[in-house]
Amino acid sequence: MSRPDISTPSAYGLEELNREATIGGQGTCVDRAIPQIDMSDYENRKAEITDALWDAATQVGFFQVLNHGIAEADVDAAFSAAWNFFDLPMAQKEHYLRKVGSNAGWEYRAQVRPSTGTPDNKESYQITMSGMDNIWPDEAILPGFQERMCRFERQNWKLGMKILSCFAVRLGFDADFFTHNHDPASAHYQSTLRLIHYMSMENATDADFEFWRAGAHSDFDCLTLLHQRPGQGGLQVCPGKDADNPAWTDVPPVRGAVTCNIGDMLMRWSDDRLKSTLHRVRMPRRDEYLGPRLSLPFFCQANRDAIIQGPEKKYEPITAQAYLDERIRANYTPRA
Ligand SMILES: O=C(O)CCC(=O)C(=O)O
Ligand SMILES: [Fe+2]
Repeated sequence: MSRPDISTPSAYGLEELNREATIGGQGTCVDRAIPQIDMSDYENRKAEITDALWDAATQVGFFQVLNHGIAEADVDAAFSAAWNFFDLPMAQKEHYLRKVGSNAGWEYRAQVRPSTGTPDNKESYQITMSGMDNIWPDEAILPGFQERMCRFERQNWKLGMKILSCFAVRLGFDADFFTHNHDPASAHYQSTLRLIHYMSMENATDADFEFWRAGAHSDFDCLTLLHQRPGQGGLQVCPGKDADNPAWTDVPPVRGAVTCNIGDMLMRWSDDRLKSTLHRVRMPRRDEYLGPRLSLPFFCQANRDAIIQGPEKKYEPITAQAYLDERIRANYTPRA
């Protein structure tokens, strides 16, 4: 893999991308506590949950939720269906290729992060309900896959909307403000469930270990819900408030926990009160588990026609479509 010149970070139109272009190095590592928030009895405990979420999101920008309502059996089933997909022959997966400019379909080592200028060592399949024509594997190829993924997508959406409702109230919006702006019944719906397979490093060369499974970035969305497998670590985060001088913290997968982070869309929408989190997936060390790593993030991305502007109007209004298009372009067009 060659490294394109990434010495011109100011080339991007969005401030978020210019920041991202400067954080591709190894940096330093530091232990930090990861806030854990109990979501049980949500309706009755909403005020208490809101306080905990607000503290975590304004001070750190990432946290784990427990008792979140998605059954472990459904998480396990989604991981095993994801593996069945990645196990298909390459020629079969090519039928489901991501179309240019779209956030749906399969890509293989195609995502080049502005921070690193090199492709992430992964393949992924993105499920964005409004863009799935002709890119679902059919029943004969992967029985039950579509149904399983639609169910998991909706479970994640529900959890995402519960968390976003807490933020909405604190920001001074109606409780269902973000639910309306992520309405799955709309043709403009663009939230995305992503299945990711980071390749096994068992037979890799020393040079391969110099790259990233996922280069440092912040997410494009409002909120990300990330499912990980115990034993398949590598995620590292840097709290939003420390982004100018990144020091990275390992987030080991915890069974039953969903790791959440604030994305740049919500940072804008909150006039920067809620902090988006830089994160990355490092290569395993030689003495760690070297096999394949799967993860399942769900990205709460506001509907294309949503207008993103905070109560204090700190940023010019921008539609969620224009915002996402710019981020997708920056991630899939390698710079010369
Ligand atoms: O795989 C992971 O643990 C993180 C993935 C991620 O950050 C992303 O796809 O945006
Ligand atoms: Fe991410």
